[in-house]
Amino acid sequence: DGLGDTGQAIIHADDHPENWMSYGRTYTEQRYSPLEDINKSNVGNLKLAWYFDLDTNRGQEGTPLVVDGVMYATTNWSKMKALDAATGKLLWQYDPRVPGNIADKGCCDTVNRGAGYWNGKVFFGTFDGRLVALDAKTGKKVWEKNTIPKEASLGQQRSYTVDGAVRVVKGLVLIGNGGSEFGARGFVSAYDAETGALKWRFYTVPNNKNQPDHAASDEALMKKAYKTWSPTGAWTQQGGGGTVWDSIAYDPVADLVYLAVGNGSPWNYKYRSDGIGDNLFLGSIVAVKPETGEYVWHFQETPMDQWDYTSVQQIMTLDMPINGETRRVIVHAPKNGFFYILDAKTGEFLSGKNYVYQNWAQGLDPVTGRPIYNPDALYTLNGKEWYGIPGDLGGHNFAAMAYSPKTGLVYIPAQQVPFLYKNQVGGFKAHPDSWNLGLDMNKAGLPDTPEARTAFMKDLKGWIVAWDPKTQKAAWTVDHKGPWNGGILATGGDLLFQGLANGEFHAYDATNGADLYHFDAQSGIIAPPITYKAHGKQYVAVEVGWGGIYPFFLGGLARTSGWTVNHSRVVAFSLDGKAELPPQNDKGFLPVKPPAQYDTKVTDNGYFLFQTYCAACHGDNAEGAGVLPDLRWSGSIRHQDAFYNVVGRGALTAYGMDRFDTSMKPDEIESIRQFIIKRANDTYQREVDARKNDKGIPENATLGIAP
Ligand SMILES: O=C(O)c1cc(C(=O)O)c2c(n1)C(=O)C(=O)c1cc(C(=O)O)[nH]c1-2
Ligand SMILES: [Ca+2]
Repeated sequence: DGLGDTGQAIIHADDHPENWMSYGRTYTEQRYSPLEDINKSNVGNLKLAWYFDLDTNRGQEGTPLVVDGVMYATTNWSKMKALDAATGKLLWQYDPRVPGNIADKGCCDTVNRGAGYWNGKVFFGTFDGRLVALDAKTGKKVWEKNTIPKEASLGQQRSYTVDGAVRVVKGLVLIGNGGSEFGARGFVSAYDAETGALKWRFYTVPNNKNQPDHAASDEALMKKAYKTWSPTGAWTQQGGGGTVWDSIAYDPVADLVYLAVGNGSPWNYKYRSDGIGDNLFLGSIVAVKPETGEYVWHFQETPMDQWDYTSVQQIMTLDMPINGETRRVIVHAPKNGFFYILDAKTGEFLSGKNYVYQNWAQGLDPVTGRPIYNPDALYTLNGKEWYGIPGDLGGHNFAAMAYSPKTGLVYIPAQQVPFLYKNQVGGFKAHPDSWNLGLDMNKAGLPDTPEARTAFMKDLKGWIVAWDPKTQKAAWTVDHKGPWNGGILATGGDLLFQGLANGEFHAYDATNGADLYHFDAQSGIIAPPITYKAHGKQYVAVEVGWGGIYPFFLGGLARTSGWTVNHSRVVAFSLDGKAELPPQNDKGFLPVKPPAQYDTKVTDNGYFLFQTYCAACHGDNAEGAGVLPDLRWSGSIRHQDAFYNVVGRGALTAYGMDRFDTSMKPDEIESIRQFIIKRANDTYQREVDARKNDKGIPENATLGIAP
């Protein structure tokens, strides 16, 4: 059937449960392992077996693979580490040398979600758009391809980055990309695993002139998709979006590949498409044939997207009884907050129900599954502000969900992070080198008043929902301190494992959510755990490392689960582990008294420019969240020249800080410095007071929240 030895091994993973050979373990992406040596009765004795410190203290989102006792972990900055899965000893490593100045060409930290394995080779994408194939034994490069063709980037106009995990199906390596916040036209490419030859490419949104791209998508785009877009909207310049930056899945039963398609570019539907049409294939699952990329069916979850409601979240397949017969279904929990059940072969909508609180739709049409919009939510059409729940980070983001066939429950790392949507004033205007959403960036952040902060913090939530797809209801939930927790692993030992934003790694009872174990991993965890065996012993492992878009963009507000200082590493647990983490400095970036003077005439413009160019990485309103340096306490804000050398001339490009002299004039960059000095003065005493406790670590309660 063309699946090859590795494909068969991935499908029949239960025959060799010591391995974890594909992103979601099997093609079903259920993240369920039958291993049960570690189980409900003994998990309380779990111990750290080993740890491996990473050389990138930024967000770690990778799912490591384990094949024949070797762990292949990708890390931030697209690096690959091959470790002895029993000891954590480094066997080899590969650094593709991604240039530092492109960190700001992607929206959400220079993360990487994982590798693919096929026939003795490992494959992974790099943030600058390459696909690399390495010999799994030696780490030597076999081939490398640039996955972003010239015509897709239109010179500098569009921005593509790759951080998703690759999947390998029938000897083809599948890879997508990100960039819809900047201007991108999404596509997925399939490369021959042996030779690196491009086999097919599928664009997810139309060609702006409705011309053929000589790609697998031509017919579907020209016949079905183009007519769902206005021919004159801003998408014709900004690409339209639809990036497939996270999930691509294959179902061997339906023999289809599913592409999980993202949000529109620009976000603003009125500007993007003149407020006309559903804009296919945004916010959709598109099914294609694995060998050719030929279109088979699509299901659109969010027509007229204007909320960054990507449907890129993990696509899972399973067998489920429906009206007395067993059906092969896709279950999906995209950002928009609804849990969808679709027929895996035909895409038929079977049912949908919201798995989190949401305020943008009155529900789904029971026959078509189309959302019934709350008219107030259509802010680009009605011109009003909209406080959306879910917001742009979704009811569920990249943190993978899991399914246990023993309990029949889907475990979703759910969250609530509202977002205030408002149209860009005066029509769509693109800023080079920044997010281009068609939104008012003065409103994309939060005013620093106790009332606003308190109200918003109350709305920030994170939890596990154990979702019963048979009843489309939550069976139970486990509340966390805040959003942005890690993905979930389910095991035959009736356990769930999850790392949390507060740096704790937990084991829960898969039947009722009882908390059975936790370990202090010292830094926030956003990655999903895996389990495997080495020399006959079961291990559970996870990448530790705080980052991704939540702390980058929300800054100080992202301290919802408490203070975390990033120390990135891979940690592995066993029942007889004997390792111990070294003590770490938990204090992080300490407040330093800022210069007393600043020019109040330019700080408003400085705020606008900061929110436009800087906030996405350095935090809303110039407050850091423990990943990148907190600019308020930075030495470089003390002198105009020093600041310009970094921001204008690129003194720190090697560390991921691009130069901005092509997008801003020197006096604009100086107004940003004045604004940061103002913010440092406004918040200095508050931050000092927050540390007046035994540990000297900031407490939530004193971070500008009303008493
Ligand atoms: O539209 C896109 O192209 C795109 C790309 C990415 C990405 O590549 O990581 C994210 C998003 N969107 C996004 O909307 C989002 O919430 C998000 C979170 C993260 C992350 O890794 O923390 N990436 C992305
Ligand atoms: Ca997006």
